[in-house]
Amino acid sequence: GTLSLGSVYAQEFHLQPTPQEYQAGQDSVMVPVQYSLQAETAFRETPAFHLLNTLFPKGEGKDGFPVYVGVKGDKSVKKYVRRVPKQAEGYYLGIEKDRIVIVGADERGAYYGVQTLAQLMTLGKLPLAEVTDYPDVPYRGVVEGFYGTPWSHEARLRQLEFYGRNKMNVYLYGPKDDPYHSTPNWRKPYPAKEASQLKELVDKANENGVIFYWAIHPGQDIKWNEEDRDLLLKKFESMYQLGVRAFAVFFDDISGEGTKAEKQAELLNYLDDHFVKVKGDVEPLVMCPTEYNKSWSDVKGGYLTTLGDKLNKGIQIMWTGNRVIACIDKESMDFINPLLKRKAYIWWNFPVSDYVRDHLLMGPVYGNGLDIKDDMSAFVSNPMERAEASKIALYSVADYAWNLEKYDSNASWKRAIRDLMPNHAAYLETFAAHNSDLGENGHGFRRDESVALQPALKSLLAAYEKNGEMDEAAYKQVAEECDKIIVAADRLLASKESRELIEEIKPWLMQFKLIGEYGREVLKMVRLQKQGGQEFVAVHDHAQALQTLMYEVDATYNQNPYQPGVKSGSKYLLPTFNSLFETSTQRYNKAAGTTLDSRAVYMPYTLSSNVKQLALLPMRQKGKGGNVSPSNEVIIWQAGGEVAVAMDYVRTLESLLVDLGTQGAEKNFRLEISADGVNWKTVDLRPVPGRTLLSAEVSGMKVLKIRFTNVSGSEQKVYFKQFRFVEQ
Ligand SMILES: CCCCCN1[C@H](CC(=O)NC)[C@H](O)[C@H](O)[C@H]1CO
Repeated sequence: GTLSLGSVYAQEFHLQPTPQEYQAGQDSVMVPVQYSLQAETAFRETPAFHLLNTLFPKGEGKDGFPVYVGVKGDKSVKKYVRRVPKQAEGYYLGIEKDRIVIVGADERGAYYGVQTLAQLMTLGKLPLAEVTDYPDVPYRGVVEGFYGTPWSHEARLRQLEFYGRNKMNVYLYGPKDDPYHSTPNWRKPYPAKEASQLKELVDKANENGVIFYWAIHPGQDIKWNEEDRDLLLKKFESMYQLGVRAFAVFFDDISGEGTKAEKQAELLNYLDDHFVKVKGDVEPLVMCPTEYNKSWSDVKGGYLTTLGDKLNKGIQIMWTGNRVIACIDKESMDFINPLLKRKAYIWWNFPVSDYVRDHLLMGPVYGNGLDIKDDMSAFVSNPMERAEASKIALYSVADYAWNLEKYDSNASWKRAIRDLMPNHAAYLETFAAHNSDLGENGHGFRRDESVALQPALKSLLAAYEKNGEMDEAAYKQVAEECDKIIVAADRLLASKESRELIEEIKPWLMQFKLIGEYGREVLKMVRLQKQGGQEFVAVHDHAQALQTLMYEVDATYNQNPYQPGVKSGSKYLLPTFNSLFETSTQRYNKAAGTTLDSRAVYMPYTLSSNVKQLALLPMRQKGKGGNVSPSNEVIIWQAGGEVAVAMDYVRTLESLLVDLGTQGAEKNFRLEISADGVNWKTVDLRPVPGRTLLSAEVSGMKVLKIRFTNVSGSEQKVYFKQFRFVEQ
């Protein structure tokens, strides 16, 4: 019989990604326990069949509920062929009283139809429904292309299942720090263990309808000769033997010979003609150009137009947008597509966080144009090195790339969280809401954070700072949020669900709980300061103890040479609590004549620079010293350009290290120290043998300001790998 679906399903239920067309009546049928397959025999070899076969408790049987499934042209589904969309990977799914029908425009379309059926079956009843669906963007998925610890084998296997469920059809393997993907070992075949793991990934990808691209990153040391060309071909052949049927060549983040467009095009065309076309069962090549974003491109220099003109038409060319880290809009596409003479293959550098490693990017995916579905051949996301945590963003990337016009970033974000931790969704949402911004960074890319609480935080702070007023409504909302934060952190840390995710984000959960507790104490301080009670002191001291614990988490976990530590709630939540802490303590001291320490978070060093790419780099304090957060891009350092660090008051130095990633930098740059900001003393820079590191003899020197200048008289192209000093 037919049962009507309760309204609760109608509201909550949402297919992922959002389908092009979905009509469901109020009627439904019970979920069949067994199905009978009406399909061509060949269908049984496909991923769609293997997935279908897992959906019914009693599997397949001749008396089971009829399921007609196949692709356009199959006899078994001939009757429905007119319903099937013409777009690649499209499908028609019909649920009728006495049958289920799934017809794919192609094999992957049929697979996606089964994925959608799988989602409907979670309703507990099958709505009498029709889904006519297809993807807006042909290639959708993930490029594992970040710096840092590559994903583990297990994490990758889980990712591939996730991509299948979310109708992502591409995974590009290109972890920057895999030595067999990049210099020095790109010429060598993988050792046995890695090879067998890659084979397993390829098989897993095929099961989930995902094209597994293996990417190579040869540009830093490739020689433009037959030997290297043949070595590259041999490497591709060895990957082909492992089952790889899709290949990419990345020329990003390199310098020197390998950056030549003509040579890159020649190599790619050779691979296309002598490998891809010869094999016949390999996907079109994908390449990442050296000029992969507009801010780095020199159109007149002809790099991009050379690729556009010379690269065989079928070869895809990647693009990150107007900058290394940028949202993609119509204007960006209108710039690049004419130059490439094809639709750019978008490599979106989000939620990658390898340049803000102390932050988690758990917020909504927003800012990309909803009007560019016909302008790009692909939309793939470069994720965080934390695989499970990346799934919030990846879920929405899948949603966006499948159906741009219907994409709703906030609704998608909430569904992503529910999908990731169904039994802890509210807690994960509280956490994710306050862990989304990147903090200051060299790319200047920011995200919103604490969106729902921002108005209360702002008005609470404004009222109190301006004239000691108490905005009671805001106070109450912030106090309640602190309680929610503490509970959320505890529930997530103790969660049995999604243990791999919890292990990835544990330090941030610990930090998050401390922030909730700190906020709770600071709110008490504000209340007590206004009442003038003596208890203020005890609460102040507890808040300071929490500051110390927060510093310890930040100084203990996730220590890496780039952005060490654990930042949480860094855009509004913690800064607001710190301002309230400082102001309430200062006011209390004034009224009570006490000298309680009113410093919340301490940053004694200030960076300044007239070198464009350095000016935004954040200063970091680590223990008894500081460093300028390194940048991994090539710095164009103009003659006379300088970078300076000012202290809050005169301090004594122990050591100072500079690393510009090039030999002989000490000849072109000068280091000076000043104890008063007026008189300067040049300090010797000594190269550390065999490295590009320079050490300065500063032990015991009084310093108010440090200055580092390009005195070579000409522009220098260097890296800014380290600028670190330690105090005595
Ligand atoms: C050297 C200047 C920073 C480059 C940063 N890009 C890299 C290259 C890239 O974007 N290729 C398209 C890595 O992929 C990394 O993950 C991502 C963001 O940090």
